[in-house]
Amino acid sequence: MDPLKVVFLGPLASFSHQVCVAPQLKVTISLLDVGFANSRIQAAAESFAKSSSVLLPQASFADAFSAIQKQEADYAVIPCENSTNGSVVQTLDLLADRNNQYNDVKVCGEYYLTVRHCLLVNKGSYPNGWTGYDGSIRKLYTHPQVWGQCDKFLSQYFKDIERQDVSSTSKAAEIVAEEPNEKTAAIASRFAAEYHGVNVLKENIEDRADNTTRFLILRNVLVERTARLDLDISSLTTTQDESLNTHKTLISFSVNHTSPGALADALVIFKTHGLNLTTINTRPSLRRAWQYIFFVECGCTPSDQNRDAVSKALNDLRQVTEACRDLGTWRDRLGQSRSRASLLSLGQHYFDDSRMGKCIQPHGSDTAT
Ligand SMILES: O=C(O)C(=O)C[C@]1(C(=O)O)C=C[C@@H](O)C=C1
Repeated sequence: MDPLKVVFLGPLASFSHQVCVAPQLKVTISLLDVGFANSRIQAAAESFAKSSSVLLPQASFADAFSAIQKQEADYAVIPCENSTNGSVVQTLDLLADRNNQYNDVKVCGEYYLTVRHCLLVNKGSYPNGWTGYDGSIRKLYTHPQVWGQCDKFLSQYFKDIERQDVSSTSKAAEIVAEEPNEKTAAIASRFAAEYHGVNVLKENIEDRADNTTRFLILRNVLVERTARLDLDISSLTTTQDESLNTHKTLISFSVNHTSPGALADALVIFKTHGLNLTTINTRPSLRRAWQYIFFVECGCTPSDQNRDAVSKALNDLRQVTEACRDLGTWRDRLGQSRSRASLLSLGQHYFDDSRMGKCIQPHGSDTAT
């Protein structure tokens, strides 16, 4: 089999890259035979970081979506929500797919990563560390999602300092590394500091110790081989009895805003089919002001009834909505029975260079370990 190709927001050492090389994120090649649906033969279980996967950093989430749609990659790892700062709106906008560019892209898995942020500066610029910091940093770089995750620290120490959004935390560290004579700093991970050769001036600057980002794993539904691969994110939470593993389904829809009760009519359908709603999000429809696309995540217990319930709900939704779309079903990794301790161990990572995975940089130079 050709190596699996996995796309994510680069450059290397972004949080998205850390998810790709998480040892807990395993792909099981299941020799699933339609006639033997209950007797799965698990041929191999490997993390994306193993040499059988090729990691392809992308400049944007849109590039990752497009690589999946064009079948240039098997999986995309995309952040969708942070426990401190809420939804990643760029991801919701891509899932909204207002111009029908990503018709075949669906969610097939999720992963929760504990996110620890550091303030990064050029090597040698503050030899006495944070205790000797003289207040001279004039500009900060990071991904727009991060400001709200470090709000308390930033309000206390960097209140009136210029903030510049960049495409990822790793990009922020790269920029600082390229500006040795500027009084600038990046907010990114310790892993990004090591990779880009900059120093950690202050670590754990996130507001909350439980700061966690949920990532979605995407695939193209027309690609047969990804249908045969099972994303096994942690044996901690998976039972052999499929009906006990809860599943989530993501559905987007829009309703006629001038019709009273249109949203209520849509939502009651989930209740009718025993589908519990776990989140609701909205984004502007961009067709008319103050009209929205709704995103609903739902699931039912026991989960072997999920598929049937979802397909009935979708049929009914088509009757009462202007448009609706099934954006995929995957195994719930947060599950109600999950203890916080196991969630933390699921998302905690310690990186060294041997864990970078086999990566192909956009300009062609490979880093393989
Ligand atoms: O910038 C990165 O390193 C990313 O992978 C993106 C991203 C995000 O968009 O939420 C991922 C996790 C953290 O919440 C911060 C940034």
